[in-house]
Amino acid sequence: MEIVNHNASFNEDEGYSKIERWNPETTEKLAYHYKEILKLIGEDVGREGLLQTPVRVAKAIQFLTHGYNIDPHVLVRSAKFHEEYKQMVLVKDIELYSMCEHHMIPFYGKAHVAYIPNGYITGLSKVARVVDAYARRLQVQERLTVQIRDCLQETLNPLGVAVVIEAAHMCMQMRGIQKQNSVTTTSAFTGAFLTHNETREEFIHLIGVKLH
Ligand SMILES: Nc1nc2c(ncn2[C@@H]2O[C@H](COP(=O)(O)OP(=O)(O)OP(=O)(O)O)[C@@H](O)[C@H]2O)c(=O)[nH]1
Ligand SMILES: [Zn+2]
Repeated sequence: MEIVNHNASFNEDEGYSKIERWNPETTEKLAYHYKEILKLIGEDVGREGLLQTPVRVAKAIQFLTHGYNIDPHVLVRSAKFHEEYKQMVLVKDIELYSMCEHHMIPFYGKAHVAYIPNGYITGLSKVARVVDAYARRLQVQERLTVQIRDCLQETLNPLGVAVVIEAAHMCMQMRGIQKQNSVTTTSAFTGAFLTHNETREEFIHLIGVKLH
């Protein structure tokens, strides 16, 4: 079959391209293994509907984990601007899709990210791109939360960063304990969000999440 490669060499500066990203060699190797998996679960890999499935899944998994090819620090620094604004900047309800590293099953929800600039701001879309860059990897929600916080703290050196993630884990919904309505909330703070209760309360009030 013909494999069209939209973006064979991943470029960190363009790491946030919307194009579905996969490379031909990896696709071929993954497809081989997915075909074996289909056989192991008892499927007929020769039937019409499944003929292209190993290749499709191989491409899909590369998209779902393309965050490994993005350096979020580079992303933020690519749109870092000097600005004297010193109030909270909040980007809330950033939808996220990730996969738990234990079962490789999706978890999905929302991230709320705030920071208080200290001479520098970043492009608002970069905040959402940082969330995506870390979410599109095998993750646990706790590490995802802390990585987003640390990236913004390290690149912008703001007076504080706050991250809250609310997510539903399909490994708890579809299998295992099968709790369809459970939502997990995680949070991570630095600077003024840790030292000033009022600042943290303002953030929590603005995002409308119950943390306590
Ligand atoms: N802390 C944390 N745990 C997670 C996350 N995603 C999945 N898990 C949990 O990872 C744990 C793995 O536990 P194991 O006992 O090794 O796996 P398991 O036998 O499949 O567990 P069950 O899901 O309880 O059936 C489970 O309790 C999952 O609910 C996450 O983002 N953070
Ligand atoms: Zn899981």
